[in-house]
Amino acid sequence: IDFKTTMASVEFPSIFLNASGVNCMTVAEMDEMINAACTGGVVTKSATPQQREGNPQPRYYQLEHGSINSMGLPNAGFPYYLDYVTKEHAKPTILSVAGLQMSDNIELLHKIQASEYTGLTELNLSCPNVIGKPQVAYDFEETDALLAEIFSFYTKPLGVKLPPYFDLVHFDQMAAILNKYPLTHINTVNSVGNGLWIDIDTEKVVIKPKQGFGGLGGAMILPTALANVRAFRQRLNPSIKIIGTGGVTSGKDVFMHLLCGADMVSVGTALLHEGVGIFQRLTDELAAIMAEKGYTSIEDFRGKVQDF
Ligand SMILES: CC(C)(C)CCc1c(C(=O)O)[nH]c(=O)[nH]c1=O
Repeated sequence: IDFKTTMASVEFPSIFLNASGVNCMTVAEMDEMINAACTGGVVTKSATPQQREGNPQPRYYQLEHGSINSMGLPNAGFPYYLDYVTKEHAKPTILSVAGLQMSDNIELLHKIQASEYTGLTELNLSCPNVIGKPQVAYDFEETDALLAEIFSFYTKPLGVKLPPYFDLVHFDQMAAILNKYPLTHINTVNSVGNGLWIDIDTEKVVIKPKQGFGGLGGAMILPTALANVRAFRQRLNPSIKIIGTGGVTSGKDVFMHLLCGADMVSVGTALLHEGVGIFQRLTDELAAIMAEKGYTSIEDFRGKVQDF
């Protein structure tokens, strides 16, 4: 079964990637992703201009059906990741960036534009906005203005990482904005924002930052992830590819993301729990499903989920 795919004329040897933030903080982790079986390449942790320690721990907690995190953008800093992706690797890289303020986003993309890097970049639109306003991706005017400024100078392959949306009108509004720009892809979904979990023995929340509020990942967000992949596939120009992220733990989940129209699939929570061996398992499980159904290529069913 041929799982390679092409995005922005970059050939990925497999459809599988890590979700930014997982298994991608250090050179060792990124090399491990690239060297693992059945991976398409690696997505870096979202890079900020300077190195960051991130939030106090515990900042990640495993739940029965997923995870909750408020990491606080710990990362080695933009130069570290730009240096890594600019080097030669056996598989493609996606450089993820996240400004802590709007000017950071512009500055980071100017630096990438001026650099030797020719691969894909992904702008994390869950980045913070001005105080008192929601994350950029939930501020449609701000998103439009930011993308307009970026594409006034940026000519390299660029995609955006999106949080989940929950209102069909928001899908319409966001897709209308994204369709205005020559994006290579969207990556949907980021964690489901501001969940909360409690340890009833101690009667305390389970993570220290933000009074226990954190982004949800893992199996419990799969229905939200599938809806976002399908909604954007239905609305976006075909030229904008989709990396489906969220809730993938098995070949069945991968199959559902692909039925909704995903071009590639990334794994976060389950990768953290299982390690990079998960990609061989997902490949084998997807291949078994395809064989059982008589599919010989992902093109036989990609985006072909049927209405009831
Ligand atoms: C949530 C932000 C800290 C603004 C961005 C980084 C990020 C984090 C994080 O570093 O806390 N966790 C996620 O699940 N998704 C993200 O995009």
